[in-house]
Amino acid sequence: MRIRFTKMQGAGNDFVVLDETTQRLNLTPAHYRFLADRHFGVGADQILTVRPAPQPDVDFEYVIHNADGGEVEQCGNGSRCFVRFVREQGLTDKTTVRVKVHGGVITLQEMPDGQVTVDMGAPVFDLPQVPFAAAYATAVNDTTWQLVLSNGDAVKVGVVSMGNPHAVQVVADVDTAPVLAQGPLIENHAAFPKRVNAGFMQVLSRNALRLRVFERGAGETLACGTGACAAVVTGIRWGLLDPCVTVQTHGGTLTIEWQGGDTPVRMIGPATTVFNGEITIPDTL
Ligand SMILES: N[C@H](CCC[C@H](N)C(=O)O)C(=O)O
Repeated sequence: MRIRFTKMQGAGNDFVVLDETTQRLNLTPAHYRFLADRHFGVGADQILTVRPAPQPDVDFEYVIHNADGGEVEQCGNGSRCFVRFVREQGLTDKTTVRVKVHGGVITLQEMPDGQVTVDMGAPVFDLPQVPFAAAYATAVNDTTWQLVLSNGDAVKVGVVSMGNPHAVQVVADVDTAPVLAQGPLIENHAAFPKRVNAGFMQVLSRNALRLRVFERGAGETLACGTGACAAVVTGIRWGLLDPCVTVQTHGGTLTIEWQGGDTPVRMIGPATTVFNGEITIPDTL
């Protein structure tokens, strides 16, 4: 099967974007894994698919698959690339688009300076909706849980869904934090029946933090948009951060704003088209 794609990145989190607005490609998890493969395919953290609006109050549907081939509920950096893609491809001339994702509806706006603002919706702390199985953890207080990892480490995390699940901890220095050791152990911890994205944040001030994320289904990425939202929300709940925070990641800087409660989290950041291409997906995957 020969397919066309666009390679994009948002703060270094990289994507293969597919246009299914006129026809479905009917790809399988193996196909998504091939496209994400950095040696045999194109290479990406996630595969983003654009589909026609499934309901009258949105402009498009946005489908996300991780590099491991699994479909997921939300992708923050990908959403900024989504609006850049649909405008560059002439699929809309709107600068603000509403998009149906598995995790809900999000609103994306391309700004005159090229940055993209995303209304990510409100964070969800209701544990069954994350989902989080509290029986496999110990409550430290009403916003903090202790997880014991299979290597014996005990970590204190905030648990939140941005449409997708996140476990966030504070570390003294992200450069020396055990991201690659603890990341997969947290990702696959029994407390998270759908696995989880593991965030490691270093608080620099009440308005700035550094962040590394070991992503569910992708491993450590250069940036994670929903992870940045989860880290800021967690830091605000823990009394460490003010409502507007600059999040520094290895791949770039995001601005996250949250006024608390059921208010939406607002993310501002870059989106870049790297190249357009074609690739043949082997029939024998
Ligand atoms: N790995 C995530 C999906 C991609 C999220 C990330 N790339 C972002 O920018 O939010 C998950 O399994 O929930």
